[in-house]
Amino acid sequence: MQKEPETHGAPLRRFTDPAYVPLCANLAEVRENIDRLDRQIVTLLAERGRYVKDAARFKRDAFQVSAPQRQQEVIDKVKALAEKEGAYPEVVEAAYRALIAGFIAREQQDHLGMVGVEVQP
Ligand SMILES: O=C(O)C(=O)C[C@]1(C(=O)O)C=C[C@@H](O)C=C1
Repeated sequence: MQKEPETHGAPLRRFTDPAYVPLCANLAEVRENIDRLDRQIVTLLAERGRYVKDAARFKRDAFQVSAPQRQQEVIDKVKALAEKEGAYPEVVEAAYRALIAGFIAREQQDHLGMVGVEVQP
């Protein structure tokens, strides 16, 4: 029968790279750190979402909400950051493609519910 891993047991495998420095004594400690980071990530995503919402005020139509050139700039920027920070670039790229798709869908909804501002003569 398949079983979820023990959370408080000793390691069952080791990396062959002699330079690898372990971070945690057990899986529970690993998960506490992942949970701590997830709380920070979701807080930051909430803040990011508030700025994306504000962006809708400056856009004329659905194409401008989508802003494909800016999307590409964001992807290129986070891939470069991932390399610099030692993150997995393919994970960061996939995460951002999913995030931006979700943010655009929300921004399109917000944009539909807005009214145009009178332009001063
Ligand atoms: O920069 C913008 O214009 C935004 O609305 C933000 C954002 C993003 O999530 O980064 C969202 C939608 C656009 O496709 C481009 C970028």
